[in-house]
Amino acid sequence: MKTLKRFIIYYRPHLALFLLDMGVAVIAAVASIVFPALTRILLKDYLPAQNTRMITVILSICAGLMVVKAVSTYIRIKWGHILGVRMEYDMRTELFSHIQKLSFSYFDNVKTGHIMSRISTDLNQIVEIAHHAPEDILISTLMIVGTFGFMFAINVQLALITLIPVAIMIWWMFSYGTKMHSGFHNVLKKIADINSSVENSVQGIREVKSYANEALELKKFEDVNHHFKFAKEHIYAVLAVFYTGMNFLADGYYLLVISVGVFLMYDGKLDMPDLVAFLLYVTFILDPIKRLNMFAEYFQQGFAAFGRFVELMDVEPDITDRKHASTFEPVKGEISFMDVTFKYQSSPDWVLRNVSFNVPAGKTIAMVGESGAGKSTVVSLIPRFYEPQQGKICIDGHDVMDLKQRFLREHIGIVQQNVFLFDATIRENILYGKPDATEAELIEAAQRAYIYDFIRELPEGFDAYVGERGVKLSGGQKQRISIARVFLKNPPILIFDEATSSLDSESEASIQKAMEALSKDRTTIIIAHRLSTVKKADTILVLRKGEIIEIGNHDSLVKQRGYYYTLYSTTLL
Ligand SMILES: Nc1ncnc2c1ncn2[C@@H]1O[C@H](COP(=O)(O)OP(=O)(O)OP(=O)(O)O)[C@@H](O)[C@H]1O
Repeated sequence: MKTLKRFIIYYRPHLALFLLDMGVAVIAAVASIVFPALTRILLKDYLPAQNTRMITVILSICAGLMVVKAVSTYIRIKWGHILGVRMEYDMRTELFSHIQKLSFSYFDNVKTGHIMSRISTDLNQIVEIAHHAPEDILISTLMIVGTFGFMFAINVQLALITLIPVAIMIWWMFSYGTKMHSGFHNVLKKIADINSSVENSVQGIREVKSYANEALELKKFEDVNHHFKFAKEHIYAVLAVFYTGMNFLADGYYLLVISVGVFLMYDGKLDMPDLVAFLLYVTFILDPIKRLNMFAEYFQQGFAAFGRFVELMDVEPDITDRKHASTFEPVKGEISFMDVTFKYQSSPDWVLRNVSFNVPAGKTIAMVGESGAGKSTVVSLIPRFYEPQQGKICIDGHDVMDLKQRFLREHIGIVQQNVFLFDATIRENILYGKPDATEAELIEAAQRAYIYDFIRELPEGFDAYVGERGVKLSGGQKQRISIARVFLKNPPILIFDEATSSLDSESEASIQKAMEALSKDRTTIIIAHRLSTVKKADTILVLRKGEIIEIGNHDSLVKQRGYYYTLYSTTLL
C-alpha cells in the first residue's frame, strides 16, 4: 500500500494529462455499453413494427458511437502512453540524482550492472503500468457495473447466474497475483546479474584476452544466462496456467449463458432479442475482465520494477551535511588528524588506529608504507569519502564533519594513481575541473601540466576523443590530463597518489615537473612510491598496519635506523 501511494505521487505533475486520459477512457466505455442496449431495442421494438425511420436513427447513433469510441481510443493510446513516458522520465532523473548522492560505502558493496539495470531496464516497465493501471481499473469497473446493470434490467435470474463465473474469474486473477509478482521480481534480478556480468567482462577485456580466458568468461556468463532463462521459463509456466484458466472460465461463461438462456426461453421467460443482447453483454463483460487479466500481468511486472526503484531510492547516503554545516574563507589548507581510528563497514578489522599528524598550510608530506598499510584510506577521510569512527580531522582548525561536503571537496584536488577519464574529448576532461574556464585558462592549465605540446600535435587538438576510460592515451598522458584538470580547479589542498607502474622516463620526468608545479603553495599529501618524491617532502609519515610508526624528514628517519630505514635500504621505495 505504501508503495502504491509512492507511485501515485508521480501522477501529480501530470494531472492534466491524467484527467484527459481518464475522461476519454470513460467516454469509450460508455459508448461500448450502450451498443447492445440499442441492438436489443432495435430487435425487440422497431424490427417487428418495421419502423424504418427509427431503425435508421438507431443505426446512425451506433455509427456515431463508433466514431466517438475511435477518437477517444486514439487520444487514450497516444496521450496515455505519453503520460507514462513522462512519469518514467521523472523517476529515472530522480533515481540518477539520488545515486549521485550515495556514499562511497554504498558503491563499495553493489555491482555497477545492478545499478544500470534499475535505471534502464526496470524503469522501462513503468510506462505501461502508469498509463494502463488507472485507466484499465476505471474502464473495467465501469463496464462490469454498467453491463450488469443492463443484464439485471433484461432478466434478473440469468444475470444472477452469470455473477458466478465472473466472481470465479476475479478470484483466479488475484490468487495468481503473488506468484506472478515474485516471478517477475526474480526475472528482473537475473537481468541485473546479466548486465553485471557483461559489464565486468567488457571492462576487464584486457585481462580476459591477456590471460586467454575467453572460455572461462563464457562459462561465467552461461551461468547467469542459465539462471535468467530458468527464471523466464518459470514465469511463462505460471502465465500459461493463469491464462489457460482464464480462457477456460470465459468459454464456460458463454456456455452457461446459452444453456440457461435456452431453458429460460423454453419457459417463456426470455425472448430471442433478450438472449442476443445478453450474449452481446457477455462479450462486453469479457473485455473488461480480459483487461483486468492483462492488468494483473503488467501490474505485477511494473510493480516489481517499481519496488526495486523504491528500494534504491530508500537507500540513505551514510554521509550527509550536518544541520548547521558551514563554510569558511579563506581556506589556507592546514590539515590535522587527531587520534583517528577507522574501519570500513564491510571489514571486521580496524584499518587505521589513533592516527595523528599535522600538515601546516602550503607544506608537502609524503606517506610511505607497505601495501595495505592504510595510506589511501588516510587520504580518503579528508574529503569525507568515509567518516572515522573515532577522532577528528580538521582543516584550518575546522572539523570536516561540520563543513558542507560541497565546500570541502571544492577545496581539495585529487590526482589518482588510476586516472579516470570520461569518454569525451580532452577539452571536456580538463574542463571538468572548471566547466566555465576560458580557452586561455584551458591552454595555461595544459601547459603547466606539461601536456600542451602533446595535445597541439594531435590533428583534433583539444577536441580529440580519449576513448572509454581514456584507453586511447598512455598512463602518463592520462595522469598529466588529470593534473591539468586540478590546475583549473585550483584547490588549496592537493592529494596525489603517485603511480607505481613504471612510466617511461620522459613521461615520469614530465609528471614530476607537473606535480612540483602543482603542489607549489598548496598543502600536499603524496602517497609516495618514489625515493625522489620522498626526499623532497617536508615531512614523511611512515605507516604500518594502520598506525603511524615514524614521522620526520628523510635524513632524520634514515638516522633513526627504524622501519623507514628498512624500506629505504631494501629499495622498497
Ligand atoms: N573500500 C574498502 N572496503 C573495505 N576494505 C577496504 C576498502 N579499501 C581498502 N580496504 C582495506 O583497508 C586496508 C588499507 O587499504 P589502503 O588501500 O588504505 O592501503 P594502502 O596503504 O593505500 O595500500 P596500497 O599501497 O596497496 O594502495 C586494506 O586491508 C584493504 O584491504
